[in-house]
Amino acid sequence: MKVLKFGGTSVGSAENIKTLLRIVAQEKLQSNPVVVLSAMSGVTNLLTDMAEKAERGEDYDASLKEIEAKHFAVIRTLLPAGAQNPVFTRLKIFFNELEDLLQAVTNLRELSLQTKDQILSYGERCSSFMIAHIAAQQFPEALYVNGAELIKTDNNFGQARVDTELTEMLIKNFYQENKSKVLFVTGFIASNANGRVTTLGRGGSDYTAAVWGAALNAEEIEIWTDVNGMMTADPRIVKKAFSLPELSYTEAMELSYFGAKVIYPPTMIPAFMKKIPIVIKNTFEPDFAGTYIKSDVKTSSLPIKGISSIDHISIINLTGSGMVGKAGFSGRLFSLLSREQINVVLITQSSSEHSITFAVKPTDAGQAIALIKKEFELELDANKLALPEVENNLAVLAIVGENMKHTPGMSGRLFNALGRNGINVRAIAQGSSEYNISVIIGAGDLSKAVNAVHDAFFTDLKRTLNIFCLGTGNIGKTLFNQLKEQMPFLAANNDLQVKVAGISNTRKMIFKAEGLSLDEWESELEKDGETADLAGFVEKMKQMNLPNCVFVDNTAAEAPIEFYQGIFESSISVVTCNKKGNSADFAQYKSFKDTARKFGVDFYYETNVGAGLPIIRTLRELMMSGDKVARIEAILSGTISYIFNNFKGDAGFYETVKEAQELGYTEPDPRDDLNGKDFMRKMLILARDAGYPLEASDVKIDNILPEACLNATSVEDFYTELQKNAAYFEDLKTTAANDGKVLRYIGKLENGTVEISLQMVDDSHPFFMLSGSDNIISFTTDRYKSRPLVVKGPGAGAEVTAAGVFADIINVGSLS
Ligand SMILES: NC(=O)C1=CN([C@@H]2O[C@H](COP(=O)(O)OP(=O)(O)OC[C@H]3O[C@@H](n4cnc5c(N)ncnc54)[C@H](O)[C@@H]3O)[C@@H](O)[C@H]2O)C=CC1
Ligand SMILES: N[C@@H](CC=O)C(=O)O
Ligand code: NA
Repeated sequence: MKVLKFGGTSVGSAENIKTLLRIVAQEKLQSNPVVVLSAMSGVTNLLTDMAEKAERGEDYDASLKEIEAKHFAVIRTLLPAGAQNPVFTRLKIFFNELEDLLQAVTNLRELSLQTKDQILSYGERCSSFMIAHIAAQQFPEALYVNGAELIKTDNNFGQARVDTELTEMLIKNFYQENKSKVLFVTGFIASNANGRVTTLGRGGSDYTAAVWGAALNAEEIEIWTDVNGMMTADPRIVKKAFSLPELSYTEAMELSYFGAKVIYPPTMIPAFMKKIPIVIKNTFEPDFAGTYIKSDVKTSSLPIKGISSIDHISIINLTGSGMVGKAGFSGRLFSLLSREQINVVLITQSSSEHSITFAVKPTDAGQAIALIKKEFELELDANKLALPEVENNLAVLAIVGENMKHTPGMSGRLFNALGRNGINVRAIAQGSSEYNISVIIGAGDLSKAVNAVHDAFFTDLKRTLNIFCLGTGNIGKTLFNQLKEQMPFLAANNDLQVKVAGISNTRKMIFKAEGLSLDEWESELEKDGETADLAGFVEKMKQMNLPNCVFVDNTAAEAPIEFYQGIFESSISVVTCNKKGNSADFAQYKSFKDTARKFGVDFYYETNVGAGLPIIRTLRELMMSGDKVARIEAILSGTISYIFNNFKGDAGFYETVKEAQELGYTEPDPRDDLNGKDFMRKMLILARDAGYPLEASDVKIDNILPEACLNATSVEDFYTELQKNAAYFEDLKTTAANDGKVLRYIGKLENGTVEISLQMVDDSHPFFMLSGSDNIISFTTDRYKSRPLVVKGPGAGAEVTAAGVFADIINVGSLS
């Protein structure tokens, strides 16, 4: 035999009640269940509201009408006209009684807890009476049971404690006499020794179900609600949260205690004592298995079962010498709080015993402080205790699971996820049971924290990166196309999800925490975007406080650079193809690196040199493994490489440069390529990464342009000058060709100095054979001494560059 309990939503409308009855009918095929019912959704709140209004002498008629209408609509929909009358009559009697009570409260302007329980009881009585009669249309053995008469409690109105022995006896006897019936029992309500109605407090209907289940030794207790069981985290916060198939009682208690609202822990105790499984099921998806809560759970591969959270909490810090070595101090403190019904959510004490921190609900904080001041007056006066301090706007995040026990690294994983996301931990507690590690953090960080921790523990799920992209030009646009094409693959491989949470160019910017559409971003930016404002973009990115956040700079602008520092300090990683950041002052370059390291975030800029070719990472790996760079020789301008590879035969210089620009090899301003500045930046970045603290002015550059081209004040002018100086370039070409040589613009780093020179090389030179926009780099190092390590391939172009940016993005956080 099973006990089935249906919550407020499940009995909240005619449609839902029909679903409920289908579930009961299905169960009846096995054996007659006991069905415990809540009040229709919203009714308990209305009753409370009415009672309070009556106490203040205010009019409550509208609410009474609303409750009536709610029930009567169901009766009219689900009962044939001929069967409606008895139900209407009984409910009307209920409502008359209720009105009398409210009138009495109005007259006396007094609402005792006892009266309030009496008033609230009508919620469950109405719903259960009505549903039992609707059920009787399908199965005549349906019987309405006023459960208040069978659950006996003390006089603690509002939160009465059950007399288990007496209650079990009454329930057993009643059940024996009515075994052939399907019982529809009011949840939540009970009665004291004098027969006065009491209520069982929060989660009261679940408690009723557990009491009945325990009394009758039910096979299981099913709690039918409107969600798919208990989940790994609050699904409103974590979109990827999933339902847990199984939990132990302890895990369920820990998870529910910290916020999972599906069941209220104390209600499980009667079931727990008798090892009766509790199943959380979804009325609206009855075929979904739901969550089994029982004592003998199978071993699970999940490192933790879930993350629970409380979004509003205050902490109180007590410090002072008065508590050092004083055995009774915390005893006094916490019995004081418990005596005054202040619920302490979490406690930590440093091993020096010099301070105790504990968390309470914000509404209790003021009272707790007042109580402490009174109780410890002497200690405070003698300065053995400092005045207690309260901190508000905090939240608790807890990871829960029995697997944590004996598994090293769990807290490491938790704190790493928090640390990487810049979440400051205010206090920590781990029960020695090791079922739960709780941290207190700022309330504003909660959503980010829960998502980041969920990603860190449930690694089988897709990790989410939230990217904010600056620049929608050649590279930015191509990156979005690649992301769009690659998303299905990443999703199928179940390892990564990249959400574009913000986009800006010089004109407009747009944000969307759930991720912008990679199909529609361009029109959305155009249509819904606000006026671009770089500082505003960065600020909004910080404010959105998303987990695993990456700032992607796909511009060629100076302006974004000044924000990098603050972005790192906000624990946000940076990926960029913009070389301007790393090639400005050395001090700034160093500061970026140091800050990123200090805040545990990544700074990736592979495309600063050789576009997508693995040059920066090759050098980084050489350096990290202790190698030393003796010499670098390289061709790192894709544009100039393309020009020299194609400026032959009849081809003109000007036309070839134009082609390079059209192919997307040049900088937005092609003068930067031709005047060697772009190449200089790359050599400088390489030199710095190789350990040389150089400045731009330290790089010697051979100029390949005539003076007039160098002095051009606009791109247009520049092209005009190129055309005017055609003879100069023709001369270069023929001189080289006559000697059987090719033109090469080659950078060299040796002995800490960098130079870039125009050379004419013959086929004995390793850089002779290049084509297209090829880059080539050879590293001569301690380990690659006699034969250098060489990387070669296309070093410019939108596809290869965007691919390099893409690779950097997906590498963010991948080592954690
Ligand atoms: N083309 C290539 O082969 C390679 C390019 N790169 C780098 O890629 C970067 C981008 O190049 P392209 O896409 O060709 O440039 P682009 O001129 O096509 O696009 C630049 C984008 O940045 C935006 N932008 C500029 N300043 C901004 C600001 N202050 N705030 C917001 N948005 C701003 C512009 O609106 C535009 O959308 C450059 O830094 C370049 O050095 C790096 C490696 C290879
Ligand atoms: N404009 C650059 C592109 C890569 O950084 C080049 O031509 O190499
Ligand atoms: Na590269």
